[in-house]
Amino acid sequence: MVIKAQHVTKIYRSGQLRVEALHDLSLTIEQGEMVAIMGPSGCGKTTLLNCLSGLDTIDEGDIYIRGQNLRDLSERERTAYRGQHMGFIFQDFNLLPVLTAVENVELPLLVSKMSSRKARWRALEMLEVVGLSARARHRPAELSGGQRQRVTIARALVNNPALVWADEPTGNLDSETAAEVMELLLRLNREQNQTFVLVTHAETIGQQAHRIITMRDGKILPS
Ligand SMILES: Nc1ncnc2c1ncn2[C@@H]1O[C@H](COP(=O)(O)OP(=O)(O)OP(=O)(O)O)[C@@H](O)[C@H]1O
Repeated sequence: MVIKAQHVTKIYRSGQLRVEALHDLSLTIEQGEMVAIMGPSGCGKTTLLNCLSGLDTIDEGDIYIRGQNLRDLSERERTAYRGQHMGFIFQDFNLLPVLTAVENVELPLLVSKMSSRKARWRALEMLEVVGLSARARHRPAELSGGQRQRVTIARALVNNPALVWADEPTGNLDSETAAEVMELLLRLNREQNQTFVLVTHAETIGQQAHRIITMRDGKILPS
């Protein structure tokens, strides 16, 4: 298995306030799976994704990613691990407005010290995979919402990560564009055997995943 969480508890504290966002939660996700995390607002979906990916730390329990206990990594090591093995897709796109599509996509490769020629070649290849070659030199403001999300997907996958995390990847899109983006994610998952974990409110999106994990009040409901 690629992801294993055991008895995970996550508590947010600010002053006197204390919110237990994840409560004694355990799960496993296999290599190549596409899993949708669903549940009502505030049940802990984003918190779970942030903890599983090592973006945030946990209070109790253990999370193993490909056998590595995240607890044993320093924050710096976790950041490096994410850069090498993980891709992130968020709903607000997070694209840099001053850069063109291809420049946005190649950025993670330049950060990981790939030569600029190789990075450009790989970024263009990835834009082709998501069907956006014709828009490579457009800036985000010159693209539609669906096209921007495709650039985000290309950027998340450009370094061929084993694991892809997506928080509401279709959240800002109309239903037709959302279906297209989901189709693209399913194709990439199938063709490259990458593991996808996505948080979504949309039933039609979640039902296309291999498995739905339903959360309530920081716990997973039995399936
Ligand atoms: N930084 C924080 N500080 C304190 N409480 C937080 C923080 N982030 C989230 N919470 C609380 O933790 C709980 C889980 O939040 P989370 O964002 O994981 O829910 P969610 O299921 O993703 O919700 P939504 O579907 O609305 O995005 C909520 O009760 C929320 O108010």
